[in-house]
Amino acid sequence: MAESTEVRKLVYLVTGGCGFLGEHVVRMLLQREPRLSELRVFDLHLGPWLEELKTGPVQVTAIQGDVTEAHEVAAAVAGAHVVIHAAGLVDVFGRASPKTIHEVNVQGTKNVIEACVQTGTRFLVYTSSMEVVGPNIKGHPFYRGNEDTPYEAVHKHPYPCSKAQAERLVLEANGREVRGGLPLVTCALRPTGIYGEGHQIMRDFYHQGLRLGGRLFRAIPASVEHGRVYVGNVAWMHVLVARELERRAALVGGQVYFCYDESPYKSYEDFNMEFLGPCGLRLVETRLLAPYWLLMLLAFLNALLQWLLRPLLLYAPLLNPYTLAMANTTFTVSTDKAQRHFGYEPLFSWEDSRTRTIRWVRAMEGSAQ
Ligand SMILES: NC(=O)c1ccc[n+]([C@@H]2O[C@H](COP(=O)([O-])OP(=O)(O)OC[C@H]3O[C@@H](n4cnc5c(N)ncnc54)[C@H](O)[C@@H]3O)[C@@H](O)[C@H]2O)c1
Ligand SMILES: CC(C)CCC[C@@H](C)[C@H]1CC[C@H]2[C@@H]3[C@H](O)C=C4C[C@@H](O)CC[C@]4(C)[C@H]3CC[C@]12C
Repeated sequence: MAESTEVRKLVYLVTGGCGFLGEHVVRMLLQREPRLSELRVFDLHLGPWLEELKTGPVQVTAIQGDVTEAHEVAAAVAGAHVVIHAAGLVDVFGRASPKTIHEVNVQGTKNVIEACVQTGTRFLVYTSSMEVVGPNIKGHPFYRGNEDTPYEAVHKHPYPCSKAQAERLVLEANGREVRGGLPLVTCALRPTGIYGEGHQIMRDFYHQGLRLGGRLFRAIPASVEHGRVYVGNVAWMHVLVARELERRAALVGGQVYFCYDESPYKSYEDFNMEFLGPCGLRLVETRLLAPYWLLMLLAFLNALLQWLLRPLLLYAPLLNPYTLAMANTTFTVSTDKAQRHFGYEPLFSWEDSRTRTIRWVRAMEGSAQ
């Protein structure tokens, strides 16, 4: 818990605070931000776990609200010193319409920026995504690149398009005058694929493996590297950069940072097996059974079925042409920008991150062990 010697005077707002990443940010702030007096957790759907946080020294205020509603956002932001904007519609499976994705991710972010300007909140951290950069639609590899690596960022899919637009809005807002006359200081963090306790897609793969008799079938060549980062370290980066936005405004304001830690470079599936393997699943090599052209065909078939069935039901499997392209394109980062700019070091080693994630998978109902 936070040291009690520091004066508690800061009010933080976390949008999307009940999501996978948001919950970790909320818990991390309570543990590691000693100057916190009030923590506002804003989300469309509030989690029951918030109740247990209300007994500590920090006032935890749960706000059920929608980022697309400007007045709700303004009311939540008023009086906050720092906003961590992690709310977003994370959808690469075609569950939501492009319009809804745009409304939540772009209009929602505009609302957050305008609320900061109108109410006088000076510090804004935006949870962006690696997808603002890539993989691009041409499938170009991004091999251990950093924030300055040239890459042709071309987006078509609604989700990366929305994240790219929202990130640009946040960065352009850096320096805008907020109520009271002081400048707004903003930055954006770009996680790669986040994993850890609460990761829904890991849960889906685990249950799929159980249904298939403890097996998962390799679909992607092991040579394709996919960047992953532990949720606790992503949360820690948010807490640290939020703290440093005031002290190092000139350096950090208007900047983007990839989120990174010591997680190894591996293919998406091999990486998942780091956790699912010790929980009783095995990855079966199927290069002969499932060549890439077949996967592509299945992915397009899924997309066609989704379109045909849309009037009747929502068909949104994990495999579609976009997710296949993502999984099949090398995208990994290698950078120390966050360390140089605001002293970030991962809080959790790879061993810790792995152990914590395995413990969480094991605790899931119906463990294969
Ligand atoms: N999961 C990843 O691998 C990953 C990687 C890079 C970036 N991100 C970004 O991190 C952020 C959090 O992602 P996550 O994985 O925790 O997703 P998540 O879906 O678990 O969390 C998002 C939260 O936002 C809330 N939300 C959605 N629409 C809202 C609205 N209209 N108003 C208020 N709240 C709303 C949801 O209820 C949810 O609690 C997102 O902005 C996402 O783009 C995620
Ligand atoms: C070919 C199939 C068998 C495997 C499909 C895997 C697929 C569902 C995975 C692969 C890569 C994953 C994305 C990646 O980790 C990064 C992000 C960025 C983030 O902003 C949102 C989540 C997302 C898109 C992951 C979603 C699941 C993906 C596509």
